[in-house]
Amino acid sequence: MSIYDLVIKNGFVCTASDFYPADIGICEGKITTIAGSIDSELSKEVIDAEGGVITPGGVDAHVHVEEPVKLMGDVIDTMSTVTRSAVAGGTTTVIAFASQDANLKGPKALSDSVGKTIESYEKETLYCDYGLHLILVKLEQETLNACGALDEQLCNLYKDQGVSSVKIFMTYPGLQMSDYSILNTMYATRKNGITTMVHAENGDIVKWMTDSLENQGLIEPYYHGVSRPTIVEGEATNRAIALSTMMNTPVLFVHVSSPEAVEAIRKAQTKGIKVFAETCPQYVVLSHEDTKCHHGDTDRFEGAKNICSPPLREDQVKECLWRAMDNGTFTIVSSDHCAYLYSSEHRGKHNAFDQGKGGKFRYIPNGMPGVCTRMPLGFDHGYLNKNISSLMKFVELHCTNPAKLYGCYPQKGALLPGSSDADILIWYPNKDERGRTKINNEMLHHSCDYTPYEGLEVKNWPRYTLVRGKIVFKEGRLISGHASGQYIKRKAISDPTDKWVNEWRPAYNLSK
Ligand SMILES: NC(=O)NCCC(=O)O
Ligand SMILES: [Zn+2]
Repeated sequence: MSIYDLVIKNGFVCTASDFYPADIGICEGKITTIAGSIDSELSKEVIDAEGGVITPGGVDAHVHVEEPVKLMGDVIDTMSTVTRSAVAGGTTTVIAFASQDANLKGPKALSDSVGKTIESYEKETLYCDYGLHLILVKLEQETLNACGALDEQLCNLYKDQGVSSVKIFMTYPGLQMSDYSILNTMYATRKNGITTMVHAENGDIVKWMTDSLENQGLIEPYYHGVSRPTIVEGEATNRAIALSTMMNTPVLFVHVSSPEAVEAIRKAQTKGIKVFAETCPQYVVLSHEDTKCHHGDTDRFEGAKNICSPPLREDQVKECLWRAMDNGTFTIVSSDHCAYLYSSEHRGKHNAFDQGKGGKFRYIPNGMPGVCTRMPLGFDHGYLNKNISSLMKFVELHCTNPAKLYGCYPQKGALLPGSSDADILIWYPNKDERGRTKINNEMLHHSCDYTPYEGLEVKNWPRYTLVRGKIVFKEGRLISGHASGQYIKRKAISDPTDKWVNEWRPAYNLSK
């Protein structure tokens, strides 16, 4: 008699806290047993892990797909292609973004914005589960009353759609929030226990630097990075920490790449302030040199492929970021997958040439693909190259912490019998030549026409990816018939707070 649908045998189970040899039993999409040995006879199907490591599936908490409100151009991936690419690289949950539809008004405006997005994704073939953050584009009014409206909108958003995080921007024309609006947002998020994700760059400095560089004729992709020195991120991070400290509400800094920002975050965390931080593989694997044109004079725009904000940094910065990953300053590693076509003359990165824009760096859509490469790069450049001190730390940063931070643990990001979905990766055995992989764009299964990591070799790659007990990727091949991704509602990680005077007594706050 079978009591399991699937048993994985002969592997080494690695979670955020443990590493040990064990078999895993799966039934109806859940992990039901982890034991020293499970009898194969008890299962309909058996996978032999051959001594390979078994980890939870990756949770990528920062992914952009085509959105009704465009950030800077047409992001090329749909939820279908982004989840397809995710599982091909070992990620089994993505948290993407739904944009606020600024035309909708009233208490259900945000909930309805997200509801419409989910409805459209339900029609697509999804390879793994997904959640949504909300991008807050514009508060209805820049007045104190605006936070009253936002409070109710967020309350409905969480109740109806299980969205427990919103993202705001301190830069980008049209999205940059004033400090007043940030306070309004944080006042509303704290009341609902919602986490505020902050893109921290000082948009005014960026504008001043961009205007000045343009005046000198310095318009090529490389100067995008010059327009955003690390202090740009440091200043905004310090300011947002001050605002969130005052509001006593959790804040998460997305795609952190600057030593000044790392220092501010570390200092705040040491004081016990609820500050979390994310970095991304591109900031530790690539560098600002990759934004120069690759092929000499034949294509002076090619560096545009690697334009993102914050920008890629100098080599010395990478050391600081690896250390912050390993010492706990960074809570999570996400991809910030945001893919624009390169070779199309009129779309994607070449939008920068539309309507006489002349290819100036200020018009290059920001972002690069990375959802498929995040896990293998973390395993190889992080763990195997000893930049991350243990495999457990790799799991914590790439799987468990993102699930905890965004309220979907232990369903996701863990291997807990009775609680966790059977979202599982089986890696090739250590030093097995079959795992050695030279990255090329075709194997990534996204819609983008390039990868920043073309030709880069990694020493391991997920051999099997399972989503809720079904194999969706095996030894380099997708198994599309098993694609059945679903929307997941998430929980808030902090309690709603609505205290007044005591929270804001400066002497009390400063002495902390
Ligand atoms: N990071 C980036 O350059 N593009 C994606 C949008 C964002 O997260 O800011
Ligand atoms: Zn951002």
